[in-house]
Amino acid sequence: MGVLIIFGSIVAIFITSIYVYFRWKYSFFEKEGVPHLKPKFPLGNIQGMGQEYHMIDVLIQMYEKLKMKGSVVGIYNLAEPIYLITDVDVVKDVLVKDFNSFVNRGSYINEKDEPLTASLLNVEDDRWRFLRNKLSPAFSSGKIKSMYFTVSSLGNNLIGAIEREINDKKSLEVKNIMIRFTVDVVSSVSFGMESNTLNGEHPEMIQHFREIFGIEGSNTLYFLMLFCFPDLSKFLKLKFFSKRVTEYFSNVISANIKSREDRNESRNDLLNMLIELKNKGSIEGEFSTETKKLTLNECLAQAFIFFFGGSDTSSTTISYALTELAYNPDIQEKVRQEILDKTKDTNGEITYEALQEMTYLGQVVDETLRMYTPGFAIFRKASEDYKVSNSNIIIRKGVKVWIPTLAFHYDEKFWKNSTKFDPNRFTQEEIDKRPKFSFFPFGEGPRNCIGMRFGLVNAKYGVAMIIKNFKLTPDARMKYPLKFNPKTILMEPETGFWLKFDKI
Ligand code: HEM
Repeated sequence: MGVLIIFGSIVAIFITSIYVYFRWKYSFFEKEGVPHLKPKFPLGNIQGMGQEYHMIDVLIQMYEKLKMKGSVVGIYNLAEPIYLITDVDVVKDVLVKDFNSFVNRGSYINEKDEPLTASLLNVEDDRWRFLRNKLSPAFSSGKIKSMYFTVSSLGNNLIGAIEREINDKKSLEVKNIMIRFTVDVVSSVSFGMESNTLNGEHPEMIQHFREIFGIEGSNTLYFLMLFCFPDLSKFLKLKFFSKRVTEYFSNVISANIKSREDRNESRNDLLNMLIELKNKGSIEGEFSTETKKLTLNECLAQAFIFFFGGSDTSSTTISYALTELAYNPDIQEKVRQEILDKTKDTNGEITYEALQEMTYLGQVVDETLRMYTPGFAIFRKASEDYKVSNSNIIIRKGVKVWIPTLAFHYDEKFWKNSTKFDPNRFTQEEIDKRPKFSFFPFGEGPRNCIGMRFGLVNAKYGVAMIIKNFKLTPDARMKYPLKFNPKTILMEPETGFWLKFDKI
């Protein structure tokens, strides 16, 4: 009996402490005088996220409810207060003008137990500056042009895989193919592995891809937990990636580094540049005079983040672009005509130069990135108290800031009829009418997406190759407008991407 009372009292004290802790946390914005949404224990303002609603839908709802109340407002992610930006001028201040107060994302990083987490995406302050300086030349226009050879060499595999895999009704789930296309591209340039998944080889690569991105099940809350309580997660030894994924990628990348070093082999790709940084401490075209070398673990983490950051984003963009083109036959035909026109003098080959000249295709990809932004929010953490301009609000040191990119991309203030797919929004004349920071699918400022140009090349090539070879229409399984599947952190429609392919 006595033991039961003691146990009951401990449980009661534990629950009361958690409740008091949340109450205290939930008073943050009230005390700071920041307009905010009233939180509910224990999820704060993210009820339904990952179950009923996708994180994107929740962010858009919050933005729409709060944007009239201030340029910086407050929300609670579980117990954590988060500043939400609702104004384009503050977006610019945080990402560009006052970048030095917001260098870090405050992400989960556990270099000791999970070396792959110590990537450019997660590292902080001087470590980030060092790595960003070292890696930026790897994404110069010249380097991307040489990597284009890998992208275009996979074009025939892409078309071949579609022809083989369409069913008797000529339909196909297109993301399944596009994942394999971008995995083949990115694994080749990032770790020198010819994974050839389009031809059915290395199925384990796709399995790992699906596991990393949690396509197999609900993972939003788990990621939010790591994101919200990085120190507690580290203490509890929670892992961002499973042991299987970590071992697989670490082994593949280190084996390829060793094999190139042993054979003194040099190639025009990202892995080659990482090897140079590991052995010489610098690469051609680098501005920095710092010659500190990268360790093997640092190389593994960067090669992995190029795969992690480059594969799903590009395949998602291509899949949504093709889906919108299937629903918009006139736009599809206009893109096809442009592709035929620009490849007239190259025997139908989509060269790097021809791709650069396809301006309407570029508009289609931009409009896709507006409506279906794979990086649908940008994350930063204040490194000092920061006074928001034209407001009394101080963003407090150590507190996170979320910029809900997709909410800006649907704001009727900048985009009339924002749910309509319309590439004409991206003619130079229309672009000039809008504030610059109303569209930022790759983030902005010194910490924007390092792979932006490479991602755009992949996406444009994938779309061009398919539209040149097939006429697309939506399959009966699709429902428009597309609704995001709440069970994954990725941006996937609930229906998948089922399209019909007619060979031209
Ligand atoms: C359509 C394709 C892509 C999209 C939409 C995209 C989007 C983004 C976004 C929104 C960010 C955060 C930017 C910020 O916080 O301001 C980011 C960061 C990053 N992306 Fe991409 N990305 C794409 C392709 C790629 C590719 C192809 C690579 C590499 C091969 C890549 C590697 C990275 C890395 C390493 C970062 C972290 C940069 C840093 O913290 O310095 N991304 N990306």
